[in-house]
Amino acid sequence: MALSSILLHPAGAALVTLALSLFLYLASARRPRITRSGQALRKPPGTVPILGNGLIFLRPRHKLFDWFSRCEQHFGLETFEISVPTLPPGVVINNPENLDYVFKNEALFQKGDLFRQLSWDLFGNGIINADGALWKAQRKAGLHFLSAENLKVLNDAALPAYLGKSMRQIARTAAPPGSERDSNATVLDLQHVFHEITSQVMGKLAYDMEMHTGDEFTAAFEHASGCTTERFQNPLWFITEVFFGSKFRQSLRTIRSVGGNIVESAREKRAQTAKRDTNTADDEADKSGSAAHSGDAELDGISGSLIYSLIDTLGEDKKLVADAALNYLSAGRDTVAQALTWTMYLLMKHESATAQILEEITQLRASVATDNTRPPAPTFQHERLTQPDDDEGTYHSTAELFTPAKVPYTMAVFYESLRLYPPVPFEIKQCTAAVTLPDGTHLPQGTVIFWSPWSMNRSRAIWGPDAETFRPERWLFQEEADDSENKRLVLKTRPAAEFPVFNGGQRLCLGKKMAELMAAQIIPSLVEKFEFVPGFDVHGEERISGSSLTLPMKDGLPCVAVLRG
Ligand code: HEM
Repeated sequence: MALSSILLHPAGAALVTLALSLFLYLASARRPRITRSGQALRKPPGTVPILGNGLIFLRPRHKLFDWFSRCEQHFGLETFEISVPTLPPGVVINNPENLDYVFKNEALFQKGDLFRQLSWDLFGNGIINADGALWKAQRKAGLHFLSAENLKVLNDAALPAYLGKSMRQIARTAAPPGSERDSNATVLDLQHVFHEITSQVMGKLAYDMEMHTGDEFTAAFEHASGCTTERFQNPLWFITEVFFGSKFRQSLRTIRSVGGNIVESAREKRAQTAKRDTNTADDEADKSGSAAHSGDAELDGISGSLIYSLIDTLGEDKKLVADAALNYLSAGRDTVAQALTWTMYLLMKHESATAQILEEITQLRASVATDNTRPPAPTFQHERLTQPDDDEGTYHSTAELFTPAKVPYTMAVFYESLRLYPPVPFEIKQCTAAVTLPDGTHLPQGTVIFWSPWSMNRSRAIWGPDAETFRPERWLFQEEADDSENKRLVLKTRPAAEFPVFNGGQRLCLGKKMAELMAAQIIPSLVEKFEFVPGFDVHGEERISGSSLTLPMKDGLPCVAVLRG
């Protein structure tokens, strides 16, 4: 009988899994053990002999997160051991002291062979997968791409342009005030809207190319990301993919081909620019085409800066440059779109928070209007929103107005959403040498360390008894202003090891600032202009995440946009 027919039969598949697990179990019996005070670590309730926690890992992803949370409730901050057939021995850490130690000892805790092996087909040698010199080089190129000057152009030109475009599209189908229950009202998917904005921003700034959420490449990338995640959950992935992985393989081919094209096209544009520059040495800013107005010129001036920087740093290896470039899509485009989606979801569930954002905007606009030293910021106009794409000026005012420091309440909402729905919900590192954690847990070389921002962010031991409640105020405090008459709201920061949403240590997320700028501009702009009426039962079951390395909302975020009166 062919192996495929054995695996397709449930009893056959179970038998093969059992045989493989038994083999691995016996092979692992002689390995050095994970201990604390000379004793084996506790294991989660429901751990079974040989298969360990393997069956739990086969559950849908959102159920796996819940399981991590339940384990955290059971063990508190105690480090515990988990085992999954085919994976090296592993521990789960929830204690911020341990995580701080991991963040501060990059050389001891690396991505490692396990992570690299499972995500190799998607990430190759890109920054998410790389350790050592290759990682350092890509980080340097990324720092250049995310420089203060580039972020200013992102804030002042790119975001107003792409957000403006999306807002006009929403406005065209938005219902007039009071008509949201009309059965003809157009239902839109806000996740799609955010993904479109971040695709365009990243496409232009990072790669100097048009990128849209509905294109073939994006669909391929999403599929491949889902399949890569499943590898982390399914110990038999290398067998099942032989039979069921044809779409995955096709997606990877599409991704590689687009990656190659990005590099090729960047090289060609550079060559053309160099030629043009020698002919007309006077126009340094006009690198990739004509610019109609100053915002466009600024944008054109930095577009493609990631890919150019990667080519400069990594040299001629086209595959390596393409891998490095595409890692930024998962890191930068998807995370931000998802974070904004969960934020709007929580705002739909908590109307009082939406009202407070509106109040913050009103006060901000009033303070600008009474400040005689500066011209009043123009307000949005409905007529402009519903006109065709003439984005000149309409949104530029918000770029200056809606910055993280000026909208602390909005940022608190964003941070509270990141806490409850971290876009990277699950992390893995592997020990390069035997090591003892601050809580005394001894880990042999090769041990896998798991931590789940999802469960740590919901830990009562870290966040108090209301850890599972949406409460943006936990992020705010009143700071005395210079004249001591006024107090202003300021956002609290938390140590990375307590709030590991952006990772920490030397591998702290490079795009944190970019994400914050985007949130500070996008959330108030949308909330000020539209009311979003949920196209789902807000009091019903919680929305869940789809299968991915990050945290997309399954089936998107359906809603009806209503113009505010
Ligand atoms: C809300 C949005 C974001 C969140 C929650 C987030 C979170 C994270 C996390 C958890 C990591 C560590 C992942 C790992 O262990 O491999 C990471 C790494 C990284 N992020 Fe972000 N990120 C966000 C936005 C961005 C943006 C906008 C960019 C850039 C365009 C970006 C670029 C990167 C890069 C390059 C790394 C790898 C850093 C390194 O390994 O040295 N991220 N991010």
